[in-house]
Amino acid sequence: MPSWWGKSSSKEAKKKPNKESFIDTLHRKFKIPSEEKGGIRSCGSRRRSSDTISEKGSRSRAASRSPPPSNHVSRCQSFAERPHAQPLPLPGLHPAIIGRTDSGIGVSMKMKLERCSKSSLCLPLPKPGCIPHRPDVTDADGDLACPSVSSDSSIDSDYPVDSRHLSPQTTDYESGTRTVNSPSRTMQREHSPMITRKNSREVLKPTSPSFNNQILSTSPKRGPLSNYAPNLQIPPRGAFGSAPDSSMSSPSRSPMRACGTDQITSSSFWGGKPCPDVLLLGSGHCSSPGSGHNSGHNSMGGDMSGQLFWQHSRGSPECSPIPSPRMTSPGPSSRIQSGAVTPLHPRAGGAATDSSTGWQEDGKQSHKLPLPPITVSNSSPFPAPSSPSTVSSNLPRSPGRAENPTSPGSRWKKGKLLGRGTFGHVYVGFNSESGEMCAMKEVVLFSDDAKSKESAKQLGQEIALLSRLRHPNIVEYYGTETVDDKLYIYLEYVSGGSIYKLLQEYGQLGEHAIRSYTQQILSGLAFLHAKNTVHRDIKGANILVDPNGRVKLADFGMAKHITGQSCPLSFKGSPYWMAPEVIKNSNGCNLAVDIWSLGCTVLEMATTKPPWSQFEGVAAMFKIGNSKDLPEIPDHLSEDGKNFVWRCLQRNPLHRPTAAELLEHPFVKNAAPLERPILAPEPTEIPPGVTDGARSLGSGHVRNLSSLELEGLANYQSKGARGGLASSDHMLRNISCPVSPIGSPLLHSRSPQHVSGRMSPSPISSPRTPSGSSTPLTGGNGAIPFHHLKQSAYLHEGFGIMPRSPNSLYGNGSTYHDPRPDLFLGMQPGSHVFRELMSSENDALGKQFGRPVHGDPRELYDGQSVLADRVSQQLLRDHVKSNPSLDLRPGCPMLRRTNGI
Ligand SMILES: Nc1ncnc2c1ncn2[C@@H]1O[C@H](COP(=O)(O)OP(=O)(O)OP(=O)(O)O)[C@@H](O)[C@H]1O
Repeated sequence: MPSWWGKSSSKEAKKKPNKESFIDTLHRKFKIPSEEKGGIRSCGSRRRSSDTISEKGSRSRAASRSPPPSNHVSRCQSFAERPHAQPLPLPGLHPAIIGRTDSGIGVSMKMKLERCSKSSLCLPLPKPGCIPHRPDVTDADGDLACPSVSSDSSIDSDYPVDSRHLSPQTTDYESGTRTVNSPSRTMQREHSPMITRKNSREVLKPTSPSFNNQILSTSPKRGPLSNYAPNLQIPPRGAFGSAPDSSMSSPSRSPMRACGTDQITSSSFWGGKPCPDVLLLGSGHCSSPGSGHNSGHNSMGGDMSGQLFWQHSRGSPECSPIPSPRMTSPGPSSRIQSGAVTPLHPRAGGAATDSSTGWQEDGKQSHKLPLPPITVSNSSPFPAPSSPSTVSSNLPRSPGRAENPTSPGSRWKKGKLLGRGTFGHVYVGFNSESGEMCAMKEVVLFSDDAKSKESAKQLGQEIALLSRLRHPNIVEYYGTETVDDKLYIYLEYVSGGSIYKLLQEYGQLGEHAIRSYTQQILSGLAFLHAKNTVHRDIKGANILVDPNGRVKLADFGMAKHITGQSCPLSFKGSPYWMAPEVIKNSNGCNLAVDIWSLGCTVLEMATTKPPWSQFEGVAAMFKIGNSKDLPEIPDHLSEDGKNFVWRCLQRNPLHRPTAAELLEHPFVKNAAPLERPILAPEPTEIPPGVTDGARSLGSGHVRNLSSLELEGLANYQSKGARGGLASSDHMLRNISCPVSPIGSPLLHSRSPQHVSGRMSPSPISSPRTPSGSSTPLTGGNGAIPFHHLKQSAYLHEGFGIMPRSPNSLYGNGSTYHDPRPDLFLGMQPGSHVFRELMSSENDALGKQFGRPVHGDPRELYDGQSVLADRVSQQLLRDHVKSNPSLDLRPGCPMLRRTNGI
C-alpha cells in the first residue's frame, strides 16, 4: 500500500493481504512513479496544514486552463499541486488516438474503421427462446454471480471523535458484512458516540428515542441464485422496427445504414447472449475535449481505469458550478465508470458526434431521422396483430421511406435535449398521436473493443432492472428500440429535472422539501432493497422531480442485484456520495451503500453540494475512505434532520439503518406534502364520460407502448402483478402532466377536459428550466399540480401510503401494490371498482395520517375541480389587479363561474 495512502492501517493490511485500495490499484494501473506518490503525500500534508478552499479553487482553475496531455499527471498535479509537473505526452501515441475521456483520461483507442462487416456490426444475437424465460428481477443483474462473501473485518462500534486526524486504526470496523436482520444494532447505534465536527456531539444526539423503538428489522427477500447471464436483453426483435418518427434526427447517415438488414437480422444484441463486441457510445462521448459537450462519463466501475478522474458535464444542462473542472466537481456526472466508453471512437467522429445529434444552439434539430431498421421480425410477442408497427416494419425499403421513414411502431418524436449522461443524450419524446411525452435516452451503439463490454453490460443491467421495477418513486421504463446504430430507451418523462438541477437553479431546498424528497427517495429505496437490488449511485443528479414534487429514482446503470447476503463491493458510484466501504473496497454489505449516499444527498439538498465537496476528488475520497471524519451537517437542519443524516452516515455499514427503518424516522415519517392545502369547494360531480375519456386516453398510451414492444411492460403485465388493473393502471399512471391547466385562464372548472387532465399546453414555462417544469403561478413552487393534483392522491403516492412495515410493503416478496389513485378519476361512488378500491384506501389514509377518513372518499381524490377553481381564482385575482374595474363582489358573474356557484 503506498505510503501516501495515508496512515492506513497496517493491521488492516495484515488482515486483508489481498485487498488493495483503489489508490493502490490506480497507481499500478497508471504507473504513477513513487516520486509522485511522495509528492502527493507531501502535498497532502501541506494541504492539511494550510490549504484553503479558495486556494484550491484557484489552483484547480489554473490547472484546468491548460489541460495536460497525460491524465495521470494532471491528476497528480491537481491533487498534489505540483506546479512543475507538466509531463510530456506519452510517447508512441499518435495524437489522433489519444483520446481524452470525460474524466480526463488519455485513452489509446483502437481505430476500428471496418464498417458493416458482420463481425463488427452484429451484436450478439439473443436466443429467442431466452426471452420468455427471463428470470425475475432478482436474477436480472449483470453481476449476478456474486458469491456471498463473509466479512473478514472486525467491527468497531466506537467512533472516537477526532475529525482532525487520520488515524491508521480507523478503518478496521468499516468492512463488516451488513446483516440486515440485526435488531441489536439498533441499540448499538443508539449508544454510538457522536462523531462529527464541533458541536456534533450536541446536535447529533438521537433526538427521538421513540424512533429507535420503532425501528423494524427487515429481511429483504433474496431471490434464488441464477446463472442468468448479464446481457442487454431486450426487446424482442420487433422492437427494432421503429424509429423515432421525427423529422429531427441524425444529421448524417450512419455508417451502419448500409447494413441495416444485417444489423437487424443478425443482431444478437437483443436477446440474451453476452455482447462481447458492443460498444455503447453516447453522443455525449463523442465530443472533443473542451467542446463543452462532454457527457460526464465519470462513473466508477469495477475496472479501475479512469476511476479517479471526473469532471462535471460542462455541456450538460446540469452543469456544476463548482469551479475546478478537474477532479473537483461533485456535479451530476461525477460518477467514475470503469466501463467508460471510448470517447473518440472512430465512428463517432470525435466532436462531430455532438453535431450528429443536430442540436443547434436554440435547441432545434436540423437533421433528419436515422434510417429505421429494415427487416423486423414478426415474431415479437408484443405488438398487437393490428399494430401498425407490425405492418409498416415489414414494408420494403424505399428511398422515400429511407429519408422520411414511416415509423413502424414508435410515434415518439425526438424533442429537446434534457441532459447528457454517461451513455448518451436524453431527449423529450413526444407522441403526436396521444399527445404524451416520454424521455428518450439515445445511445450510440458500436461494436468495438473489449472496453465497451462493461458499458454494454451496465446499460443492459439498467434496462433489465428498470423493466422489472414498478414503483411510484422509480422512473418507469417503457421500452427500447434501435434505429441504425442508435439505441433508444424510453422512460417516463419527469419534467422537473433532477434534484441537482433544481439545486443549481434555485439554491438549497428548505427542510420541508428535503423531508418530502427524502421520504420518497426512501420509499423507492425500500422497494429496491426489498428486491435485494442496490442502486449504488444515489445522488441529486439521479433523482428526478416532477412538477408536483414527486420524486423518482433514475439512472440504474450502476444498480446491482445482490444474490447473497453480501458480495464483494465493486468500486462503483460517484465519489462524493460513495460509502467508505466502497472506497476502501472492503467486502461486506451492499444495500447500506445507498443509505450512506442518501445521507450525502440530504446534505446536498440542504447545502447544494455533497459532503466534502470542498476537497478535490482524490482528497475527498481519501477523506471518506480513510478518516473518521464526518461531513459537517448544517446547523439550519432541524434536530431530526441532523439525526437522520448522522444515522445514514455511519461509517460502519452495519450501523446504518435500512431504508425501511429510516422510513420510520421522524424526519421523514412526518413529512408533509409539498402541495399547498387546497381550499376545498363543494364536491363536484364528475361528468359522465370522463372515465371513458381517461381510459381511452390511456388506451392510446398502451397502444403506443405496445407498438414499442415493451418487453418489460409486457413481462410485468403478463405476470399479472396487478391483475386486471394492470393495463388501465399503467395507462393512467403514465398520463403525466406535460401540459398545464393554465392554458385557458378562465376555463370552467368542470370542463371534462379539466377532469381528464388534458389541457392545452401551457404557454407558461420557466425559461431557465430546460425541461419546462415550472409555471410561475405557484410562486416558484413548480407547476400547479394538475394531473395528480388530487391532493390525497398526491399524498398517497408521494408521502407515505407506502406501507411502513416491511411485511406490508413487501408482503409476498414479489408484488408491490400500487393502488394508483388515478384510477379514481371519474369513478362514481357507487361503482363496484370504486368501492373496492376505496375500502383499502380509506384504511391506509386513516392509518397514515392518524385520522379517520369519513364520508365520501371520492372527496379525497377529486381535486381536479378544486384545482380548476383555485387556478381560476388565482388568475382572476391577477386579472383584477390589472383591471380594478372588475366586479368581484359575491354573486358577480365571474365568481359564480369560477366558484361553481
Ligand atoms: N426520465 C427522465 N425524465 C426527464 N429527464 C431525464 C430523464 N432521464 C434522464 N433525464 C435527464 O437526462 C440527464 C442524463 O440522464 P441519465 O443520468 O439517466 O443518463 P446516464 O447516461 O445514465 O447518465 P450518468 O450515468 O452519467 O448519470 C439527467 O441528468 C436528467 O437531467
